[in-house]
Amino acid sequence: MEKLIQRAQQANSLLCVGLDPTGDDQQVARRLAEVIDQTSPYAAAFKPNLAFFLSREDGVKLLRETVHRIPESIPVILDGKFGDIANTADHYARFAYDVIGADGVTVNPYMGDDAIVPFARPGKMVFVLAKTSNKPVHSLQDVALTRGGYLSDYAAQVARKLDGEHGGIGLVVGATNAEAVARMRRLSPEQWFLVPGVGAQGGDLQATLRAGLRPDGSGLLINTSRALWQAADAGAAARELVEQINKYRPVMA
Ligand SMILES: O=C(O)c1cc(=O)[nH]c(=O)n1[C@@H]1O[C@H](COP(=O)(O)O)[C@@H](O)[C@H]1O
Repeated sequence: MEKLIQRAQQANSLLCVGLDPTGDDQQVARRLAEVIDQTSPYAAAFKPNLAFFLSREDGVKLLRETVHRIPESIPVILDGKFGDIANTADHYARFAYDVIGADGVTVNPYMGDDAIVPFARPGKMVFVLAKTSNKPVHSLQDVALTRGGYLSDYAAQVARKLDGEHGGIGLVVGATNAEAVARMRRLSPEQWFLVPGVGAQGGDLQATLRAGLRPDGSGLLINTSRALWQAADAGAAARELVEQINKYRPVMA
C-alpha cells in the first residue's frame, strides 16, 4: 500500500476517481483524457472499471492508453472483480499488472483464498469484496453463519489473514450502509477500504467517514464514478469532494 499511502499524503486526498466511461468511442477517449487531467491534482487513486472498457471494440487498447495517461505517482486500481481458480487467477493478474500496468485490483472472494493469493504480488494492492454497496434481495454476504457473524464478516477475516501473510490486501466496503462500514472497521481496524457508493448511489459521505476512518484519519479510499464523469467541471467536482472528505478527517499533528 506504500504508493497509495504516499500519494494520499502528497495530495492530502482520500478520493478515488472512478473511470466508468460511457458514450461513443470518440467522445469517450476525449472525455477520459479530460477527466484524468482535471481530477489528477485531487486524486489519491484512479479506478477504471474493466466492464466499461471491454464493452467496446479495442477496449483493452483504450484501457492501456487510459492508464498510461494517469500520472505515474497516482495508483491505478483495475476494477475487474476477478475471482477464479488459482491458475486462471494468475492469468488475470498478468493481465491487470503486466498488460495493463495497474497497481491494484478488485477481487471477488467467493471461490476462496486461493482465488485471491495470485494477485498478491509485492507492491500491488488487492481489494477483496466484503460488504458491497448494492442491496440485493438474495444477499449472499448477509447469510448468517452458525459460528456467528455473516458471510461478509468471514470474507473480511480471510482478507485480514491474507494481509498478514502477504501484505497489500484491503477490503471493498460500500458507502450505502454506514453500520456495515463500522462493523467492517471493527473486524479490520488497520486495513485500507475501497469505498464506492457515494454520488450516484446516494451513500452518506459523512456517516461513512465517521464509521470507517481509522483514528489516524486515513484508511478509506472514497470512490465516485458517474458523479465525476457527468460533472460539467470534473476538476471542480473532485476538489469539492476532497474538501468535504477532509472536513471530517481529524487534523494531524
Ligand atoms: O468494486 C467496486 O468498485 C464496487 C463495489 C461495490 O460494492 N459497489 C460499486 O459500485 N463498485 C463499483 O464502483 C463504481 C461505482 O460507480 P458510481 O455509482 O457511478 O459512483 C462502479 O464501477 C461499481 O462497479
